[in-house]
Amino acid sequence: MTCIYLIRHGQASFGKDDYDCLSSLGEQQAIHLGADFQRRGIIFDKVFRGSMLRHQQTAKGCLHAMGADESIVENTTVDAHWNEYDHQDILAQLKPDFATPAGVKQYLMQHKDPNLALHNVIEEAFSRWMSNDFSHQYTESWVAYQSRIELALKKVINQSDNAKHIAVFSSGGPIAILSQTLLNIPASNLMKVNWTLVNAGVTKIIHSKKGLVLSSLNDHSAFEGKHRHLITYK
Ligand SMILES: O=C(O)[C@@H](CO)OP(=O)(O)O
Repeated sequence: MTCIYLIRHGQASFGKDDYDCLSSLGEQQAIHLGADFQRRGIIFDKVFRGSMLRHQQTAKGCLHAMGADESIVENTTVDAHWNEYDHQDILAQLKPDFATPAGVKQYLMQHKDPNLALHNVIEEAFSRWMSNDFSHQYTESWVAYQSRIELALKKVINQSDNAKHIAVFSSGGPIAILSQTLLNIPASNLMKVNWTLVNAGVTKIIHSKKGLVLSSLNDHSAFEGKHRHLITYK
């Protein structure tokens, strides 16, 4: 039996020109999660991560804080199959002005409630992407993205080498899509899963002879109580 811990990256740089870099709160989340793993006696015998900077930074902070074995850290498998979709492209296909974070910001500022406006824009942009009606317009279609994430998990399983505890540092989309598939939730509800995922939250999949089971989703107990200030979604 293998436990695969899917770990969402710490808070990145939402609203900045380059989203793909942890904020200082994101760095704290990664360290706090690692310390919590250590407190609970969790030891990873294999590590995978996406190739995005936010995945790398989260893995580094977390593994260091949990005192992970150097050889495990050095042998981390970097696999771009675990990367997030290109949210900027998905937004830009809805409205060309959304091709840059500044364009999105300008649009949101025209609304009384920018958070609600952002929620609505994301819902609309993602349902367009997931409808597959315009798949040729995107740098990666919804169908291609789904297959990539399924393949990412298959590769982890194939390369597990009898590991008991595997960490995978990735993003909200891959975690949501695998949870949605394993729970048989209709794809149309993917965003409902995605919206709830906290930064540095942990989702656990168990792989055994019986197949794959989702054991826990979006565990963020490390951030509850007096650490509540570390909970973020974006
Ligand atoms: O890029 C995004 O829009 C988010 C949403 O899930 O992904 P990430 O988890 O990488 O922040």
